[in-house]
Amino acid sequence: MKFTHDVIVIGGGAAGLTAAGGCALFGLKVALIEGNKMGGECLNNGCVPSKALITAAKRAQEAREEKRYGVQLAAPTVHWSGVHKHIHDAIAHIEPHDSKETFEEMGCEVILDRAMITGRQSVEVGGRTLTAPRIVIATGSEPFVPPIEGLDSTPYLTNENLFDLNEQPGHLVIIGGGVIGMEMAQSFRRLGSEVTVIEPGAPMGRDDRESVQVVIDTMTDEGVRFVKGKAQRVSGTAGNITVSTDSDETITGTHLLIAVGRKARVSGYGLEALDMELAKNGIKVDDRRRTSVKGIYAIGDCRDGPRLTHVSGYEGSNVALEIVTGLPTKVDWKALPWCTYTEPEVAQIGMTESDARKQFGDKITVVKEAFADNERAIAEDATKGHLKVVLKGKKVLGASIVGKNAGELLLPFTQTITGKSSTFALGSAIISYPTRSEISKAAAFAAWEPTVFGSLPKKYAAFVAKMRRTFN
Ligand SMILES: Cc1cc2nc3c(=O)[nH]c(=O)nc-3n(C[C@H](O)[C@H](O)[C@H](O)COP(=O)(O)OP(=O)(O)OC[C@H]3O[C@@H](n4cnc5c(N)ncnc54)[C@H](O)[C@@H]3O)c2cc1C
Ligand SMILES: NC(=O)c1ccc[n+]([C@@H]2O[C@H](COP(=O)([O-])OP(=O)(O)OC[C@H]3O[C@@H](n4cnc5c(N)ncnc54)[C@H](O)[C@@H]3O)[C@@H](O)[C@H]2O)c1
Repeated sequence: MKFTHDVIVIGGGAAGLTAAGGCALFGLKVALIEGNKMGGECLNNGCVPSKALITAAKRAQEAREEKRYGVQLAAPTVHWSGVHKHIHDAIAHIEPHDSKETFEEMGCEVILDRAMITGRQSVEVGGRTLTAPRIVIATGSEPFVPPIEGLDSTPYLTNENLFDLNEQPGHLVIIGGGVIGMEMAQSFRRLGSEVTVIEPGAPMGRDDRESVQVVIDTMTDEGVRFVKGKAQRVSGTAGNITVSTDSDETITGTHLLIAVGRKARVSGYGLEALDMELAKNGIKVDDRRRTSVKGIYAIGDCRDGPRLTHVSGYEGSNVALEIVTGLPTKVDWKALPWCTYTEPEVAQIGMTESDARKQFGDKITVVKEAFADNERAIAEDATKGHLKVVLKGKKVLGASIVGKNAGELLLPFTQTITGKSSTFALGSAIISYPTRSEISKAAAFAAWEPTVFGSLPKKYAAFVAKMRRTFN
């Protein structure tokens, strides 16, 4: 069969861009198809706008704090139009990284239209039929909107329209205390909105409980209200919305944000006719990201599994490498990092303490170091939080960090979990003083302390000392 391309990639988000760019840079003939905006969720409705909003909120919070270090700032005045502009300036600034032109320069044929998969090796787009021996599906996900009574007749926001708001909510009610709920709750509160978060379980349920508690306490102190319960019924009109929970609470606010998770995009573009197997929330794939249909891969948010930009990028480059070389590449999640950009941040890599206990019981140990003992943190008066390292013997299974810039401190643990470094190497590394990253050295050293200062080294030191006294 004569193919029009070597690879067809559907979706121009983090996953599709990485896969398409990777294949094109190796000289393959690549068609990259995007039906909406290049850059996908992360650039347009996700990471970039949310982190830009968080930055504006941090500035307001800092100014709101009373005199610190003998320096008094003027109380903040928030202009929503300026916050909105900062969010959209950040998107515009990053847009060229993901643009049609950039990917054409890399060698992709970029087609801005909706794709329809019409066969194992064929895709219809813009009136053309493209064919290739490999197809990569990277169609992403969309906000899951739960079947809450009254929601279809009540105005609500999701991450798809939140960043386009022309006015600042007076009282933002958020259904869902997951990652989006928590990041947005703190930000809007800091910008001056009243905020209520409705969550039936533990906020940020995938993270270490002890670490998340530090954030919940901070947000509660800042005035975010947490309501335990499941949203059951909503009603109202723009500016006056009421939510009732199964815990008999009724909350009335001006705006409603739905943040209860994601739904993989798996319908309306031909998967049904291909009889492609689906999992609970997304396309079913194996470790190599192969779907049940020969020659077709699925990567990023559209398949069942973790949904993060760096995960999409990782899968995109793995699949590109597999297509380019013809050799298998498998995903490996044992050193998967993630971070929630609240203040303080909560960063996790590998196993949490509770995951590790479930798997290894009392064979694990946990070393905990507090930022209260870190001299940079003390000098900066930013001592909130801690680092927990979960170990089996001297091997790191995971690390949880809560504190200022926690996400920046994960890298050494990537190296130790993957075996490229060790707790011994980390514990004996030279680290600039004073830095917050000294905390990872302190934890690694603490793991070795009982061995280093144990009875055998002491006996050896005594022997050396005795020899010196005898023969000097
Ligand atoms: C508010 C929010 C904040 C987030 N913050 C972070 C963060 O800080 N860090 C982090 O790691 N992750 C974050 N995420 C998650 C991250 O945004 C996603 O995991 C990531 O963007 C997924 O990338 P993707 O390429 O798999 O999918 P997407 O980015 O969704 O891309 C899929 C693309 O496919 C296109 N498409 C779909 N169907 C078709 C079709 N038939 N034809 C043509 N094109 C099609 C879509 O238009 C879309 O552009 C956040 C998410 C949200 C919602
Ligand atoms: N910093 C980051 O990396 C970052 C930031 C934002 C989003 N994301 C990604 O975006 C995705 C979606 O985030 P999310 O916050 O929407 O989902 P989530 O899965 O993190 O949290 C959803 C929460 O909603 C709650 N919930 C479900 N039904 C409810 C109901 N009826 N009433 C009240 N609460 C209810 C759940 O208990 C859960 O805690 C995640 O996959 C995440 O990986 C990542």
